Amino acid sequence: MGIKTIAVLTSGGDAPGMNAAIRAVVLAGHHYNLNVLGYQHGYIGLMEQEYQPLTPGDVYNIIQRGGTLLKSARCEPFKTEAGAQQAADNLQQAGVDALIVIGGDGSFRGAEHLSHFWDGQVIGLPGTIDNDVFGTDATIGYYTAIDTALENIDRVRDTADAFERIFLIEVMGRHAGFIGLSAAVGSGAEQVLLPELCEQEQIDIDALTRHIQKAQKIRGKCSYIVIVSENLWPGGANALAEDLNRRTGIECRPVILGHVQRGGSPVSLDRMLASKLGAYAVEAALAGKSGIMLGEQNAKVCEVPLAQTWSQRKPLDPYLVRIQTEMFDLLSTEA
Ligand SMILES: Nc1ncnc2c1ncn2[C@@H]1O[C@H](COP(=O)(O)OP(=O)(O)OP(=O)(O)O)[C@@H](O)[C@H]1O
Ligand SMILES: O=P(O)(O)OC[C@H]1O[C@](O)(CO)[C@@H](O)[C@@H]1O
Repeated sequence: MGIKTIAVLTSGGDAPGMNAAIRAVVLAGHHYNLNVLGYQHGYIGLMEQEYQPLTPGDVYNIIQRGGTLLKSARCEPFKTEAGAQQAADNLQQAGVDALIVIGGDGSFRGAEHLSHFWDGQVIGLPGTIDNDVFGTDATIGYYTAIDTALENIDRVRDTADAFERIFLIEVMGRHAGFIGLSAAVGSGAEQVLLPELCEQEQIDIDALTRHIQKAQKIRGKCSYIVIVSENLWPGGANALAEDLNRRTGIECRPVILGHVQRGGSPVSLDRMLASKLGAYAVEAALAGKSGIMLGEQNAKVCEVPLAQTWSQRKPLDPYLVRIQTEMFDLLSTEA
């Protein structure tokens, strides 16, 4: 017996391109004569039976919009057995055959948790700016977040250069350095501090000091930009700037890019990825698939068991790391 009703939700940190993914699910669902329901506020919507039917008219003119039409949320109660059971009962009552979850690795843990209480099909689409989901080259929202970070870092560079100042620019990524590494390579930053490159995810403030001092010795007074991932220093970039000043006399200005990285119109790569994966999710549901995330590897859509997406750590591109920290780090070769 074929499926009749699919549902879609967005969960965890919103990411540019989530709307494009919702649109793709709705349009593909319409193409295949399926009922499409949109649950609001992530797993809260499942627990509170907060949904609406979605038709092509509902997703008109949203492909270019940041945020998510369906709203997003983090939902602690859903992690309990009672929470997931409630969600399962609600899905059953609404006649949902397949649920498409657009979110990050936490949301996929949630999807797997739900599948222990609900017989329907569960399919994940990677939507997070952090790009920290194993099994896909990129997540929906990541490319836009890099561009947003770069646009802002370039602006900081202008003033840093004019005043020959040091800046610490904190970028998002939770515990992953994908945004940080791309932002550093793309902006020509002098230094990058990422969880993957720091021993026990701790910044070596002495090594940072030595690097800055070496730059000043070689170049004299100059602009110097450090890209630092969030969660690497207690108190973040503000505290790191203060500590650096107190311990070494080095003066630097902190800039926290924060949630600006989550907003804005999705760039073309995010729109393409979202459109492709959203449509594919509907076809995968029609083909009876479940317990998978759809991602993209080498420009091809791929299917990854949900549990792999969080149980394996996605590595940074080692070549990007090497060019940033060795080849492009003139200080590492200059005397
Ligand atoms: N271990 C888990 N078991 C059940 N549900 C979970 C689990 N982890 C996360 N969830 C659910 O998924 C929601 C979103 O997870 P989380 O806050 O980690 O964001 P995410 O999906 O990883 O996205 P992002 O990293 O972009 O913020 C949680 O609020 C919770 O409802
Ligand atoms: O908006 P919130 O709930 O504070 O979450 C912030 C986190 O969400 C993300 O923006 C996306 O996962 C992370 O980069 C960041 O650590």
